[in-house]
Amino acid sequence: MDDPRVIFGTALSCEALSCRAGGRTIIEDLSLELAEGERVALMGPSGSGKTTLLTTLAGLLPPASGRVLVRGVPLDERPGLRAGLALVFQSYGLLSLLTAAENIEVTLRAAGHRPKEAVRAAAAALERLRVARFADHLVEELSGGQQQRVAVARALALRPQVLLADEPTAEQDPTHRAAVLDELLAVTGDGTTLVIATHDPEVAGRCDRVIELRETARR
Ligand SMILES: Nc1ncnc2c1ncn2[C@@H]1O[C@H](COP(=O)(O)OP(=O)(O)OP(=O)(O)O)[C@@H](O)[C@H]1O
Repeated sequence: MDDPRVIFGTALSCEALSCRAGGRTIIEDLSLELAEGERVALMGPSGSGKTTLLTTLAGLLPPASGRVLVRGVPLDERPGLRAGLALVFQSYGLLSLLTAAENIEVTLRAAGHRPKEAVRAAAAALERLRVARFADHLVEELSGGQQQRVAVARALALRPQVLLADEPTAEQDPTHRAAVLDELLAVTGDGTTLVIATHDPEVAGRCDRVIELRETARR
């Protein structure tokens, strides 16, 4: 008989991670294991280091000490592993003079997608995030909430193994907040690991686990 258990391996982990910014230690000696398909809420007061941690886990900010591992392989030894990680930036990180669709298409092209496939995937992602009607609008013409949904759509279109999202519902009205959250949570069904930094207890309530960062005495 088949074993009915589903075994989830570790998708992303960090060991004895410390992060510094502005000459101060923000994260100190943090070890974590995030399983495939797991939904994790990252909480903590403003300034506790959520953005710093997500940026480090995404491989965009080198740790002061310790290391980040993708499926057990240190990221600093194989930087190509970053391709499996996507980050939704708190400030969106969109190119304001490109259209919503172009923002996603250029990201997908840079990740190696063929042009037609990039166009198709960008349109599908914008549809899922309810911003399809703004596909041909310049990002600078969109509201903050619309821009945030384009940023989420871009990350989803990459179909990453690990999706790190920094307060991805902060600018959304209740209807769109639910839609964004549903789309983010849905990716875990395919084994994608989801980490959401949030101040919203309802968002955290839909995750499997909450990791709480505390402000510690800083050097
Ligand atoms: N580039 C930087 N230079 C100086 N200080 C920084 C820098 N980046 C972050 N910090 C500081 O690090 C601390 C953690 O910031 P971070 O943005 O990671 O917190 P956060 O938990 O995401 O906050 P919020 O909930 O307000 O988004 C803050 O005190 C912040 O001022």
